[in-house]
Amino acid sequence: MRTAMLKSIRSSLQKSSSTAAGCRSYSSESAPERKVAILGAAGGIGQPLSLLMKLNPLVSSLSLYDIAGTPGVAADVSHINTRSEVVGYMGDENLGKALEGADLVIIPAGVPRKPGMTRDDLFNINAGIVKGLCTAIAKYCPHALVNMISNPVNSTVPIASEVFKKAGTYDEKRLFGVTTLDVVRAKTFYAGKAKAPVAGVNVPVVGGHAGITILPLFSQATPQANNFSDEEIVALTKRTQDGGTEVVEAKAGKGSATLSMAYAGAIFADACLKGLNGVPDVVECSFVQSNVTELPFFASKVRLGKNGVEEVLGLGPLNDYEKQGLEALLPELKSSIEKGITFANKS
Ligand SMILES: NC(=O)c1ccc[n+]([C@@H]2O[C@H](COP(=O)([O-])OP(=O)(O)OC[C@H]3O[C@@H](n4cnc5c(N)ncnc54)[C@H](O)[C@@H]3O)[C@@H](O)[C@H]2O)c1
Ligand SMILES: O=C(O)C[C@H](O)C(=O)O
Repeated sequence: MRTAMLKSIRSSLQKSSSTAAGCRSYSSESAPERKVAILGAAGGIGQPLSLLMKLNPLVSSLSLYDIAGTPGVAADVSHINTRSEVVGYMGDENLGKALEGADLVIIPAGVPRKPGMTRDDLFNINAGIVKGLCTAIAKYCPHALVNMISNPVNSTVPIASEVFKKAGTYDEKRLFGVTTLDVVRAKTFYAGKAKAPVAGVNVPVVGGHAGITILPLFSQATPQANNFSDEEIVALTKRTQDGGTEVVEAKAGKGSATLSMAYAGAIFADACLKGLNGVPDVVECSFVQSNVTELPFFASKVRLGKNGVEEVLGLGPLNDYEKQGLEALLPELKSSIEKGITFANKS
């Protein structure tokens, strides 16, 4: 039973790594060597994300870093009989070794919300953590793709960009705010309401990753459910925007989304690895440097390739409700971006 389950998980990951239109598919042996580092690997997201990345056949080396607890997580995950070699690193003095040679760095390090808090309330602690980790990335693996999970994403991505600029290593194609969980939620809630099989549902989510800055574009959802009333679309939008808070409240002080986030983080990391490996037509939503609006960073669909971002795709046609949502989110997103930039440059 255990073997059958493992086989099925591995085969679905293997299938998902060769899904893009008629593209090349790799066996774990022929896929290029790829080192993935997870910073914050012993945390609520870090642990299940480490598990999911250990199951990914595109990873040859998995580097697990945290300020505490990584030896146990690494020992545990390393016993799984999949392709990657796993090494755990603990403490600042080992961060360089954890990062050296990394193709992809995933950052879920930092504190999560408690009920009553906004993501911005995490800024004071997480901004410093992210700044320190990005300084090390600039030094030890300046060409790695960076997947930023730590909140507030609307500010931590600009912080990372400024740190990299100061170090002279910034490449806008390589820095991503992970907003995949918003897409995962929008798909789940939409499919549930439409009574459509969720596997075939797609919903772009644009903007940022906090409250009203999360803007799901249900007018572009596929398959299109024509029978939703305006009220139902408003409710679906609000549930997607408040999805994080729904989990924070249900966990009642014990943190925020970890399992669904690990899933979303693994999906996005897998897409980045496929892009690096030259798989065509890999498109995911992400918060990246952008010209789509007047703001310097914005989440939209992004085509991934061998250098990271290959193309930032436009918003497509928006209906009036979505246009209003876009206008409403810009001031908040602008101020979160500026807060990150100011922080990174003042200290
Ligand atoms: N982008 C998203 O969609 C999304 C979704 C969920 C959570 N998050 C965010 O992810 C972050 C982590 O959430 P969590 O639930 O895993 O929290 P957690 O407290 O369970 O884990 C965080 C881990 O980070 C580690 N850490 C702290 N400082 C570090 C440093 N300097 N270097 C390396 N590791 C360090 C901690 O030791 C801990 O193991 C939070 O900021 C949370 O808000 C983002
Ligand atoms: O809501 C949070 O604080 C965590 C995360 O950003 C989420 O969307 O679940």
